[in-house]
Amino acid sequence: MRSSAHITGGSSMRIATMATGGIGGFLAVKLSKAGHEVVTIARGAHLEAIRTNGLTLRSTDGTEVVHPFLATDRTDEVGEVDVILFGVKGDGLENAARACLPMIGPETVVVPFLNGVEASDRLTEILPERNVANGVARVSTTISEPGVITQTGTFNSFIFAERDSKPSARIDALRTAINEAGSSAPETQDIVRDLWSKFVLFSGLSGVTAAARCTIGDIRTIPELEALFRRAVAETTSIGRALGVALDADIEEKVWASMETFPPHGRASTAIDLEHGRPLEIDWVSGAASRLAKKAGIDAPVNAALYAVLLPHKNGR
Ligand SMILES: NC(=O)C1=CN([C@@H]2O[C@H](COP(=O)(O)OP(=O)(O)OC[C@H]3O[C@@H](n4cnc5c(N)ncnc54)[C@H](OP(=O)(O)O)[C@@H]3O)[C@@H](O)[C@H]2O)C=CC1
Ligand SMILES: CC(C)(CO)C(=O)C(=O)O
Repeated sequence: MRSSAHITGGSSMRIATMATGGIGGFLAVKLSKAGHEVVTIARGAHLEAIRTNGLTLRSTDGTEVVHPFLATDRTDEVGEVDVILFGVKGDGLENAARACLPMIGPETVVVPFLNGVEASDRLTEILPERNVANGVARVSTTISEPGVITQTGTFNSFIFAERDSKPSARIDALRTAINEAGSSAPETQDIVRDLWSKFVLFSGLSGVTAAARCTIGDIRTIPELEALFRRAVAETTSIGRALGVALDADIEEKVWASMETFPPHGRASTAIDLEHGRPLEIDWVSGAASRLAKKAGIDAPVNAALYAVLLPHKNGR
């Protein structure tokens, strides 16, 4: 096992997925297939299934199975890696970040893909700032059974950059790896704007589909739900602007237009988690919008109300 890491663009990289759920599992399959040395961090029945049967990705393109270089819950046996693809649910960030420490060398880059706008800052509370990047995922994937990741829809793009959005060799190398693996990692000039652009959409989508137990189709066709969604989106846009984020002038129209690109039966992961009695990421979405509104000195009553009605279900059943 290699113990030091050097990124050379276009060559094989040593990549860990912390952890190997919808996001990490999808990328682990793609990057393993492309010849990278992928270490999948997982636990419980999911880890056992990956060890026994490999990691499976089911999508509209068919089924792909890979046997990762190493599948483990022991990050202290991994050694240093070039990249950590960081995808856990919001409440698990701190524990998972601490578990990353033994895999981090001077040049390792940790790329978070959590929903919300605070993951990168939270990581810097635990990991050295020079090792932390920032990122946003546009994909729809889930662990459908232990060892199996299922992708719904065909869109998949992963936008990431250094925290200050400046170009770097390690980010370029990862972008090349993901693009060559058949996924998509477009360049960005402003990762904070990208994060907030998704957050503006997601605050409406997550809050409304979960609180109203409804689908995207319902938001598109029931005027009262459309109005609620648009008010959440408008509030989050104002919060971002008040905090200095350079959101596009027509972001609200773009967000509404993007609702057409989702299948009508679609819902945010928050609504699906609610239905299954799983913990909700609301502290990092509607809750974050309300919290950041206070910081920005503006009112966000719709996000606050969406957060409040979901709070009793926050810890799942
Ligand atoms: N999946 C998607 O399509 C998208 C997801 N996102 C965001 O990305 C983030 C990750 O989502 P997703 O990948 O779907 O989440 P998942 O719940 O599918 O995967 C997270 C995995 O991490 C495991 N895990 C958490 N902490 C640890 C740990 N310390 N050690 C080992 N394993 C650990 C969990 O295990 P266990 O179940 O045992 O807790 C679970 O298997 C979320 O913020 C989500 O909102 C954003 C865009 C799209
Ligand atoms: C809306 C979607 C699928 C977009 O990537 C998402 O992020 C989620 O539901 O968690």
